[in-house]
Amino acid sequence: MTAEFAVGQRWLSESETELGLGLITQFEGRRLAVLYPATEEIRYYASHTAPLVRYQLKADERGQHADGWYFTVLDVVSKNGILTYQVSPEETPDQQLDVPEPQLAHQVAAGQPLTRFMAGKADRLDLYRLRQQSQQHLQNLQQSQATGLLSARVQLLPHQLYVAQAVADRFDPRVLLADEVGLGKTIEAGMIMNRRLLSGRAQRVLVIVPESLVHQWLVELQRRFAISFSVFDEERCEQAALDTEQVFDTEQRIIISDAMLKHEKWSAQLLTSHWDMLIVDEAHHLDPASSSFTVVRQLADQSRSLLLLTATPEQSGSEQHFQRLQLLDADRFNDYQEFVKEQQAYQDWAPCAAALSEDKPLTKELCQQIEAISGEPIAADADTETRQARLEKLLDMHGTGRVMFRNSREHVGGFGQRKLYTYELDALPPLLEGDDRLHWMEDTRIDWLLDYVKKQRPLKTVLICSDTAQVLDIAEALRVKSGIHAAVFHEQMTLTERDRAAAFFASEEDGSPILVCSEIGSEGRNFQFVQHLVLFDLPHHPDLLEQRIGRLDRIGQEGDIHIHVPVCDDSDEAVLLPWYRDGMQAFEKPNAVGHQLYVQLHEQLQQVIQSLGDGLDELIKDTQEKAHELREQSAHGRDLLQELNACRPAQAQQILELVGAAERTEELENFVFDFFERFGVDYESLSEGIWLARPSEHMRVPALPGLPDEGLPITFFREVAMQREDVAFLNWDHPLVRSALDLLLHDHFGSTCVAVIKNNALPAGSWFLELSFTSTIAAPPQWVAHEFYPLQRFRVLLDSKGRDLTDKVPAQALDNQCQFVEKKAARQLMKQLRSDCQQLISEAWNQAEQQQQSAIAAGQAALRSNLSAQLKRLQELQQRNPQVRPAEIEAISERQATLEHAIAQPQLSLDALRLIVNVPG
Ligand SMILES: Nc1ncnc2c1ncn2[C@@H]1O[C@H](COP(=O)(O)OP(=O)(O)OP(=O)(O)O)[C@@H](O)[C@H]1O
Repeated sequence: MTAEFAVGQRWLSESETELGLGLITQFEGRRLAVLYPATEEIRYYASHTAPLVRYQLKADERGQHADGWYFTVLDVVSKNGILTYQVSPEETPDQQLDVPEPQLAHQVAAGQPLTRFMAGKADRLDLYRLRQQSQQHLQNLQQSQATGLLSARVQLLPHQLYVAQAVADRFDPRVLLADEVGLGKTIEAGMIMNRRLLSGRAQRVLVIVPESLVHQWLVELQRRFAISFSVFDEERCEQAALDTEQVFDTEQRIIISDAMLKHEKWSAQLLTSHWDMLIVDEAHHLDPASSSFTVVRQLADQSRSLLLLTATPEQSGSEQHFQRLQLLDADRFNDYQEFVKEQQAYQDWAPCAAALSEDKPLTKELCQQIEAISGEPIAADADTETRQARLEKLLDMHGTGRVMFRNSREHVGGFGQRKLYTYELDALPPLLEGDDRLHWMEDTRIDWLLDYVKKQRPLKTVLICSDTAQVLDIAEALRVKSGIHAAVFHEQMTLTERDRAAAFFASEEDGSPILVCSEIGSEGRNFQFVQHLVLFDLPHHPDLLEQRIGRLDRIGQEGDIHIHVPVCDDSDEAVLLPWYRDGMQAFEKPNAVGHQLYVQLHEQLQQVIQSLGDGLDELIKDTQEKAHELREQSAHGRDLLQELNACRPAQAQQILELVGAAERTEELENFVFDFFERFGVDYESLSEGIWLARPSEHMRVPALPGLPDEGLPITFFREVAMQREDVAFLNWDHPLVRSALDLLLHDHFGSTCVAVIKNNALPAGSWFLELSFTSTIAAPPQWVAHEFYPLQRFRVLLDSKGRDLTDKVPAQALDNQCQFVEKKAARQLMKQLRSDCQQLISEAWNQAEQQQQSAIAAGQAALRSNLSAQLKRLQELQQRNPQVRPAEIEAISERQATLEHAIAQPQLSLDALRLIVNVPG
């Protein structure tokens, strides 16, 4: 510290850099008054011990005037101890002005490495290293294709990863996820959303689901993806409305039940809010004639992306299916008759697609047909690559290929068998006059059920019947007649009641052996831990039967499914059972043609039911013939194209491998534990692969987002996370890991450091300055600039003479030699070399700027080649498949223009610096 104080000089407080730049206002003998105008604080110091460091800009350095404008220093003149800077303003570089130091801006960024260095603040070597690593990690994450896909607490399944990856990076995805029941549409939607949230493509998300699934979605998103949503029911909306007019703007991610769409007040509010993404589950419930449909259509028009989820898109007919497709793209799907014709036409392509996807020689006729469709010739013995290329082209052209994804169990594989058990019972007694249903005491199925439950115990059973009244009857009968307390589940229960019932049923120790559910109450629910299903009655639509079996036959089901059906003489079931079993094998396996069979045969079915079985044989025969015909058609037609489209195996395998490799579990574990140690988070092993992380009293920051005060059990291993849902699955996308990275990147931790090396080949006391610069660009988040210009890091290594050693001494080699220095010694060294270092730092900026030029050029080149290729592909595709919307193509051009401009103007900052002094041993 120099003792040459003078009023008007600028000094920095070594101990309180956050006060900003100080101005000496009084200096009398041994007492000194310093005003810090930025914080309006005054400090008094004894002049011989004042913890102050002189603030002085050097030629070529950038400074700021108190009026806000920036300048470059040309020269510095000192008169009576006060400095005057000769400067050229950045706005008018030809001008030259004098800026006396009292006129300098009062605020200097306290966290800036240069300010910290001048104030003698050094971090430990390990913290410095951690900062460097975290930048490397962030750079990887910004460019990783696995971001958002690897973080779900799920098994990595190719068909889901394929869909998620194919959809998530589209400019504004609008798709129908229509996998068969239980194949993981929720997971696919969650992955797509997670990737878009993490990349900045989306911020505001609205999920609309049937009332019965609200809580399940909430829990599933939190548990599987660590994403918090808020449920907005009427009560919550009323509450919020007390404080604001824009109720739905009070949260970013919201789940509502579809019942909310019926309320004029709330649906009007929904429409005044902006949404980046809209997800509608069980979309087959959307009846185009309803007011809810109109609200969804308006929301869909406003939202950039839209995901509709349904396992049975055609459950209510192909016209309604078409109307839901209109929500995705009203321009493209504007004529139903045309749509039907197109669907027919695609059937003709299916044999070509089938032949190309197999490895058999092509017939002459097929070659001609493929050439006619794709516009490119193909030889009978074409190699795999050519076949693959033609197949891609063909699938790209397929009508709903870009908007609809439908995976089937058969295609995905790995499911157990479905086994049917039927029980013939006496006829039910006739209804008494005035009654609309039978009292349970007279229902012959009840006695059968009591007997069944007794024999079946302790195995668990899910029973599904058509309506709530029946659910209540069955539960009462079980209680009264055999003291069994059944868990019940129907649409009139509140969410909490339903969750409680599900938990009561699932409990191994004191849970109920049976869960009695209504049709709708159980939709979308997961009971794959159960293998026995009782169908107390049978629905009249094959898609509903499929939905029922799908409660158990889902991903995660490890056994065979046993389906029990009691059938009373002369009942509807006496016709429905053979119709489903013998007519269409609907119990054995998923029934893709159920809806078409229903459309063609339901009148005949009703007649047979009404005439107590008359004409049943004929009905079965007709059903078999039609089922065969339809299956033949769809196996070789639309379904084949849809399946090939929904998951192209080679690409899916590549994505699986890519995501697997991006997990980098060991690296993550090292990073997280290093971080915990540096930031005062305690951790202890609880069991194999599980730790408890807990904030300690020595936390470096008051709190860490994602780490509760009471601690958090964590694991880095997917298998452990899958088995232990109470343990947080830490991965690169987890909020705790992301907040650790953020902290290291946006705060000053580890930004200045002093280290020694012991190198006998170099003179004692020789020193080096290693500087890390970062370069970032500012662009609206939806354009995802970091794909082409991720966080850039430039290293500059100078020796004390200003010689550039950056390329001669690689970072790792130097770091390996660096050793820790005591705090006091570090301060001493910084003080001693401060002025020389400051000179070097301004020289280093030039080097960093040169490196930045190369990064800009590389970023621009990547941007052009990538986006031009995308543009070309979409333009070509648009010629063949009208489902490519003009907006998608325009968006690419707009993205390119915005990002070219942004990449040309990056912001370079000095992020960290390390002084390295040689002290030979
Ligand atoms: N990759 C996976 N790893 C582990 N479990 C999974 C995976 N994918 C799905 N599951 C589980 O399988 C079940 C079915 O998944 P999900 O509910 O997403 O299917 P769905 O297609 O939406 O079903 P539905 O048609 O009934 O709505 C759920 O319990 C889900 O958690």
